[in-house]
Amino acid sequence: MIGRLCIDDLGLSRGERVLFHGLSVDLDAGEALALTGANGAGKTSLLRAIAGFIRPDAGAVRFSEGPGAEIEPETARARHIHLLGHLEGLKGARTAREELAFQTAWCGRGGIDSAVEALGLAPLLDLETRKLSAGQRRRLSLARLIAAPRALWLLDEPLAPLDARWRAVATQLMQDHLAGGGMVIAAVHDPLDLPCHTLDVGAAS
Ligand SMILES: Nc1ncnc2c1ncn2[C@@H]1O[C@H](COP(=O)(O)OP(=O)(O)OP(=O)(O)O)[C@@H](O)[C@H]1O
Repeated sequence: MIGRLCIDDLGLSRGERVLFHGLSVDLDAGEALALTGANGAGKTSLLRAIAGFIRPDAGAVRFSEGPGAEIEPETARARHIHLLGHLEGLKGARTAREELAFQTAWCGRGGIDSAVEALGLAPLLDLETRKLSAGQRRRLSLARLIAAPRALWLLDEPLAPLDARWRAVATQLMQDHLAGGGMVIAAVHDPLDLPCHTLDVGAAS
């Protein structure tokens, strides 16, 4: 399990544009980090770089279980990270039930029932995901975090399409995850209602 994440002197470009350079931050088990910055600052790109989908120009992202116990980045990314992007990657023709079963099988064994209950998905399970509203889709995506536990949650605007009730539920799920020694990094435009560090991605440009 990842117990510490170190982002060390990271530089990232997209196309011709340098998004940021010299970005360093550490995160320990039980801690959350909110990524802030204007549209286009590079928050999504940073999440994708941590997840290993974008190669940085400079610097490194390192994962460890604790002091002196580094985890290979490939192992960390394959087994210990969830990336929840705002496009969500749901197959429109699958039902919510099929999608949840597919995603949890792909991530390893998990507890689908508790996820269905936590995100109020029971009435939606037999609907194709293309028929779900934006908020319902987001709840289905968040369910994967509960159904297949992983230490580091990388969340891109996780609360954006949710109403007040489900924002509170999702915030509580993040707090529970942190209390259990997990870590959360979330790109946000509105402050998270939980104790967290903040990194202004635009300030490193
Ligand atoms: N595949 C790509 N090729 C070239 N440029 C890209 C690519 N993906 C993103 N960009 C550019 O990188 C910059 C940062 O985008 P990113 O999505 O990381 O920003 P963001 O901070 O998450 O923005 P927002 O708040 O609007 O979601 C933008 O200018 C965007 O156009």
